[in-house]
Amino acid sequence: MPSSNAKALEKAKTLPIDAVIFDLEDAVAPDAKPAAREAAAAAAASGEYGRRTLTIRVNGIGTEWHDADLAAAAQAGPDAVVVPKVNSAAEVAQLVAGLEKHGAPDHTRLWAMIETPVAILDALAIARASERLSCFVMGTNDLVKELYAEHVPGRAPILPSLHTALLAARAAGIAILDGVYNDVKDTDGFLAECEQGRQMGFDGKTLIHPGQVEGANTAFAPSERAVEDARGLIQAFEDGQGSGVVTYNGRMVENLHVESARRTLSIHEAIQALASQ
Ligand SMILES: CC(C)(COP(=O)(O)OP(=O)(O)OC[C@H]1O[C@@H](n2cnc3c(N)ncnc32)[C@H](O)[C@@H]1OP(=O)(O)O)[C@@H](O)C(=O)NCCC(=O)NCCSC(=O)C[C@H](O)C(=O)O
Ligand SMILES: [Mg+2]
Repeated sequence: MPSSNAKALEKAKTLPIDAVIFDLEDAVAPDAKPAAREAAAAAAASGEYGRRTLTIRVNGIGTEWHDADLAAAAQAGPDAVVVPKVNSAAEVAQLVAGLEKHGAPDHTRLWAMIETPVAILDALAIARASERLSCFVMGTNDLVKELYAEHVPGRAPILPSLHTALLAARAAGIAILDGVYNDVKDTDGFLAECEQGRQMGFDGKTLIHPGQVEGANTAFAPSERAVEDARGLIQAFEDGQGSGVVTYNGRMVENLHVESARRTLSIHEAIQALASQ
């Protein structure tokens, strides 16, 4: 959300979201940036957002606001600092050095936005560049712009880029969040894109409006059917008593399927635990 929007900063305290990105970049007009920087730092340090992961998106390397943003974000000590248009492993090293120079606490991670052709082509090196880097965030608007592509249902023009970033994130063992859906009134299009993102393997989706929260939560949470299926599959494997392969509902089940089922259950249990707080 734009850190210049006081109503949005307030609203986020009430929304069932996992994380907040206090934006200083594209959603904030140039003359509003200094006040937005102060508001983001104050919000991140306020202790008023409960269990939500708090992050600040600074302006990119090379912009006139970047140094002041990075210093303020490091000092506020959010869960992560999100940096747009990260283009290389060397930039990750520069960002980590900057966070440390400005006294960022150890818990403050770096999230890199992957949104340029060079970042896609160097995604694995970027993902592996630092222990502080814990998440990729896809910037699908910038990617479409840089590729001279178009936003179309199904996202065929950017699927190779999304898959490349996913491969890099998984190879490096970091999280990866899908990009935003711009049309806040197009519920069907948004839900289809959430479904696609989950099927591809994204850990979640970045959102731009409160109206998108419920749909994303539903799409990325394991369905009742998926939970039941995971439990049944694990049970069938255990009943096989050491046999390497069994069948469940006519499907072959090996240990790797059990691992996937356990992952589904652990996500479900984490969501249940949050809901009961
Ligand atoms: C898209 C919007 C400009 C729409 O704004 P608006 O028409 O004012 O929305 P509503 O009137 O429907 O708002 C209803 C209430 O919800 C609050 N609200 C709106 N947006 C947010 C939000 N993002 N977070 C929290 N709360 C929000 C309003 O204040 C209203 O509250 P109330 O009156 O109390 O009921 C607007 O939604 C918006 O600015 N969205 C965020 C835009 C943004 O952050 N952009 C940057 C990130 S996306 C990006 O950068 C892309 C990436 O880099 C890439 O390359 O792809
Ligand atoms: Mg962008």
